[in-house]
Amino acid sequence: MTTTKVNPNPAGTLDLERMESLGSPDMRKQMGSAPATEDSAGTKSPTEIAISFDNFNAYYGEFQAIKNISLQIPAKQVTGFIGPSGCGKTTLLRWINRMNDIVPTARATGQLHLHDLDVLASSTDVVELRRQVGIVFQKPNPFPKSIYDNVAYGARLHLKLSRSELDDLVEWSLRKAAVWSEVKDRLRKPALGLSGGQQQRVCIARTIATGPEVLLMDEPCSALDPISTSAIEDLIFELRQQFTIVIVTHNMQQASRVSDMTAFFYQGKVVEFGTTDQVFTRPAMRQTEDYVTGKFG
Ligand SMILES: Nc1ncnc2c1ncn2[C@@H]1O[C@H](COP(=O)(O)OP(=O)(O)OP(=O)(O)O)[C@@H](O)[C@H]1O
Repeated sequence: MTTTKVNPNPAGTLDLERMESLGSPDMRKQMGSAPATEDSAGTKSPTEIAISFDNFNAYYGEFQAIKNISLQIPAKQVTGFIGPSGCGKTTLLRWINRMNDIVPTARATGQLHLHDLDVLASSTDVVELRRQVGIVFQKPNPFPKSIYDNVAYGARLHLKLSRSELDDLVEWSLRKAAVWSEVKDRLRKPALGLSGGQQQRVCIARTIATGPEVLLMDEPCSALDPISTSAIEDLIFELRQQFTIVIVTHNMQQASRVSDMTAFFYQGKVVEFGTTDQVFTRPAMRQTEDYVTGKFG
């Protein structure tokens, strides 16, 4: 595939070369320090923070689902949210791109930033926020359209692309989502005719086609068989070079396989947050140890 310049974004230019080195163009400012990363020479450098919660609370009506969480999520890494059912993982995830706006009783207090963008501010452009922060759900949810039209959907809405630019973007996205070779000869066929695992990768392609910086994944493999799950896990591993990924999972093996950082939640609080290696092999808190070793949950 040739990487063609495209001029997709009314707010500016966006091209596949830049998407290749992405995040997104606008909202990049360091918010603070996070766990240092080490290069091959062993030199430590501070990690850029992409998403920052400070004294963050979330409610459904009177019920408080998230209790005073402060959490800094590093850029270009995979952060796993783990914890027993109902502890608030999905609620926190869905505040990152304000998906909870569609729940009439949902409200949040405290601070939530994507780089220097105040996510909760009423002035925040939610459509643009959701372009920057894409979400992949538990069950694959392709539109009842062709594979091509699924992936082109967001670009057609937001971007002014020529036909060949759109073709390039669709191919680029499907390649990134590791499903191109399986669908390239049936792009005009319905996405709903694909297997569940292929549908989920097409949904990931649809999400990355609009050039997000962050990918939120809410149990993206829970409806998939082991082979499809393995394909998605491999994909997450690849995508982390380019995207900040936050994944909710109930599968401890999956969390330990795909996540660089892990946050363990319990009853609306973050009990422990650290590198996945530390959380799984040397947890600081007894509750974490009990959960990751399967004693409860
Ligand atoms: N739309 C809603 N209205 C009212 N309460 C809600 C709503 N969504 C979630 N809750 C409640 O908020 C709490 C946190 O739910 P949430 O879905 O965030 O937990 P979770 O850790 O993701 O759970 P699971 O692992 O089962 O998906 C739960 O007590 C849940 O019942």
